[in-house]
Amino acid sequence: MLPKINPTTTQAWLLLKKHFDDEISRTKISDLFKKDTERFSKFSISFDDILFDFSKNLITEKTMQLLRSLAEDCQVKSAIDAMFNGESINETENRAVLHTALRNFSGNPVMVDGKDVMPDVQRVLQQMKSFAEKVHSGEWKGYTGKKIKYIVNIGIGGSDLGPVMVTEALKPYWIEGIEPYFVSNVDGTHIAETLKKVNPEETLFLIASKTFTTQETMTNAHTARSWFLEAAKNESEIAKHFVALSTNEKAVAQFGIDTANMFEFWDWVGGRYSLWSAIGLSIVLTIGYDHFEALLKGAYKTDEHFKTAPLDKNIPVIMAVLGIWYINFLKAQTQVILPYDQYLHRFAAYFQQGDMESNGKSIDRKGDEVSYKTGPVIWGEPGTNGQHAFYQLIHQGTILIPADFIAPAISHNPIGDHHLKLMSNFFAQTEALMNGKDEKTVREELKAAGKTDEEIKKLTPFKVFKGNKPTNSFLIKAITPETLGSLIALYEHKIFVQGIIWNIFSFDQWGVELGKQLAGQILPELENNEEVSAHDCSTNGLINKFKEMRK
Ligand SMILES: O=P(O)(O)OC[C@H]1O[C@@H](O)[C@@H](O)[C@@H](O)[C@@H]1O
Repeated sequence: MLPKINPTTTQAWLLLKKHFDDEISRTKISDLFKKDTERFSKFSISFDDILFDFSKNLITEKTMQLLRSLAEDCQVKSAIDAMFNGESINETENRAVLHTALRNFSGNPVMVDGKDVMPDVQRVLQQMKSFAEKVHSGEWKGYTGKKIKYIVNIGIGGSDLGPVMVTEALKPYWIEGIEPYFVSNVDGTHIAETLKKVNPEETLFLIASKTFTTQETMTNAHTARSWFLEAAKNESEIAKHFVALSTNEKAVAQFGIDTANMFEFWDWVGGRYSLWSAIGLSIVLTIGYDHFEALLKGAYKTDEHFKTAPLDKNIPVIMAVLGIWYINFLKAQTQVILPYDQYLHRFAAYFQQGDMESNGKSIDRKGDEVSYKTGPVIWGEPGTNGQHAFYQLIHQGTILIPADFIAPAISHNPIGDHHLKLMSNFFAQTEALMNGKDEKTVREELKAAGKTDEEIKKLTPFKVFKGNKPTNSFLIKAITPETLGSLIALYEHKIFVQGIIWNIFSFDQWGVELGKQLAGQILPELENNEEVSAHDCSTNGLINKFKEMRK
């Protein structure tokens, strides 16, 4: 059981409020650097090949002490133990939360309801490994005897975003002769455009769905099946081209996939935490099992760090409490993730689900409405593209946007001075966001540029940057399977800690159900020509106009 503590009733919360009002509201990050030349070493942590620098935050040592007290008051440590020990911490679904068991290399058992889950985890990993080897060697053949070239993962949400993000991030590790594709949207365009790029003889479809009931995935899977059978003619050939990644054996069999071709996972793996499970088969097929294992090992290292590091040296805990500091005490409503690595272009999109589906909640663990802000809006794009798009608002807008900057020291594509140029932007942005540019400097620059006094007066306000914008920097030696695994797990655990402190359940997602339910009711109304009148007049009006437009 998780603690059920309203964070606003803790001593630390009250002290943090007072600390913000009395001290921090008048503090500038740049002044803190001037006062303390040791600030970087105090507020940065090296963890294997990852350097986490959180010194450019609006924090003092006192802030960090109080934030640590908040984590203590909210019993974060015992919550971490409860998760790793397989307690049913996903109370509204009565399930354990054990994505950490999927990457547990300790050799120790992980018990769920009195049973060690590790033998099952290892069995499925072994199954993924030998299957991938057969596909890569050509031992696994399509119905005309050809080797598999195209992998099409059909899944949505957690059964799509992780594999997409990871395969993109690890493109330099792709196995030659394999091309992965991902179909998620029920919009027919997604599957239609994908099927144009592949052929039935050389394509393996992975039907990825924890529940195996998700409308989008089942619809796309049936379309893929029909497309395949048009060419292969014989249903007995399906076994060579369709496999299932699921927890629902019965539904897999009903779909017509031999359960021998099913890669199992379990209800204690949350969809948005499932890339480490059988849902990662598209990753294994794309980069090979050894690289997938390195990804798991990277995550395991983070798990060990998270379990054992004291709270004030614990990176996910620090990431979490900094987020809480901005959201609950400085009124931030969003968090931007900015990878300076083109291969990480889906990283922010991945954590939109990871974070927002986990912590976008307003009912606390007692079942009462919360009186404070919870999960922020997560977004982001790779640098430097974002700089030429939305950084304007981060620098000079009216809302506070804490930013995570992520970059590799070594590029997989060391062409000319591209990487140094990229990195000069990475370093420049966090500096600029912190320091800003004051009026005096702006005036001097304008004067040096030969502007008249009149022009200087007119232009100055627009060119001032207030600065004092908080950032974290993650400098990573290189984006490898292992460092990526570690990085993803850092963010996963950050989300967990925030959920604990906010006293919400981070591992259910009831908020996705209503739309599904209503769409289920509306679908039959779209299938006939009758005028619709059962809804509000906007929904009726839209549906009726839709029908009219299609006549
Ligand atoms: O993997 P399946 O069961 O198809 O679910 C796919 C996705 O469905 C959504 O409604 C959410 O609940 C996600 O958390 C989940 O990842």
